[in-house]
Amino acid sequence: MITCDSFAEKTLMITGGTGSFGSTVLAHFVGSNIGEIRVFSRDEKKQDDMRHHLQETYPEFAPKVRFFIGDVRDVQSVRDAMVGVDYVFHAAALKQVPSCEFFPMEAVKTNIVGTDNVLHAAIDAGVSKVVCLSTDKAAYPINAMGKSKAMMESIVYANARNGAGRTTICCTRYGNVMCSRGSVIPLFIEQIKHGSPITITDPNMTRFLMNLDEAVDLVCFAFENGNPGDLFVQKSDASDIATLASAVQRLFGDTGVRIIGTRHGEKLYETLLTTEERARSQDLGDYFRVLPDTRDLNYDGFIKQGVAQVGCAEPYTSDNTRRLNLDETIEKIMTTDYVREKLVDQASR
Ligand SMILES: O=c1ccn([C@@H]2O[C@H](COP(=O)(O)OP(=O)(O)O[C@H]3O[C@H](CO)[C@@H](O)[C@H](O)[C@H]3O)[C@@H](O)[C@H]2O)c(=O)[nH]1
Repeated sequence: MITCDSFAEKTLMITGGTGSFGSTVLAHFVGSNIGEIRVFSRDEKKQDDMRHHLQETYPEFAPKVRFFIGDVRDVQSVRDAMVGVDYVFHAAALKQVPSCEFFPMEAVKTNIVGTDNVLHAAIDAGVSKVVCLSTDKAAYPINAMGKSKAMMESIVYANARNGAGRTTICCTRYGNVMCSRGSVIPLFIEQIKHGSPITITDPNMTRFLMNLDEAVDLVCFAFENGNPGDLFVQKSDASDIATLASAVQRLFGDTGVRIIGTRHGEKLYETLLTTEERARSQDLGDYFRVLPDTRDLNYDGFIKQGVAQVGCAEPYTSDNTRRLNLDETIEKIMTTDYVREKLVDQASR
């Protein structure tokens, strides 16, 4: 449960609120003294499911949650939902790498234009804080999803300047959220359940591994500590795919492995902080804060004074962070409700 007093009697809007992140945020706020949570999303079926789940599971909390059908692409629907909102967690995004690769304009519309819509609406409605969710794929992007998220981050920083003084806008960037919809661990478990070999792209590929609670903690940390234009990253461990696959097999059974090769737009490793960002970051223990570039468009003074050294730091990547071994990877994936529930299901079959 979130105990942060800043939420007392306030209204929080979550864009893309029916996804895994939104559901976890709701669970964190159950029993808190938040005033209202607005779940803003496109899919009425997912909203209906979430509404029923809330009514069954948390009947006392359910009346605090209101559902708004809309689309971040449609600025009027965002504006209508934003009236009276104090804080926004902007999670709505197209985030699957292959689908964005095949339909890049859809990523432009949701991730880039949609973010601009949300931020303008928030500034105009006098929202006091907005935390935007980005991904490691936005750092040195090579695929359409990452490129659209990199542009999203630029839009965040531009709007952070515009909103400064009234609306604090900051950003978080995180790695792979284990067991999020469409991701590899649920896929491996499903393949094992059907007796099929699990499909591995490249055994040496590495990914930062986070669970949903860590993702929510990062956003809450940014909420508590963010100044306009800050970027927050959580220090995370990584696994290579061979170890991740062995961990899932150790828990669910070994049906063999099939190597399928790298998919469209995939990287061997991901970057949470580029060289340039790390050079202007603060180490806050469990987190890094990357400070915004506060210069304006008049570079004269800067050029006369000389340029700060930016190329000397190492980037922070899934290749150079702490690498989990097999037992640690098993322990890590066991922190997810999804894996624990699937193990119970398997045991009862
Ligand atoms: O059949 C498969 C599918 C994936 N992988 C590998 O598993 C890792 C993770 O894959 P996946 O769970 O699909 O995640 P990514 O492609 O890294 O990116 C996902 O994770 C990001 C961070 O959570 C999200 O932003 C993106 O939605 C989502 O595509 C990658 O190295 C893949 O190459 C396999 O080995 N076999």
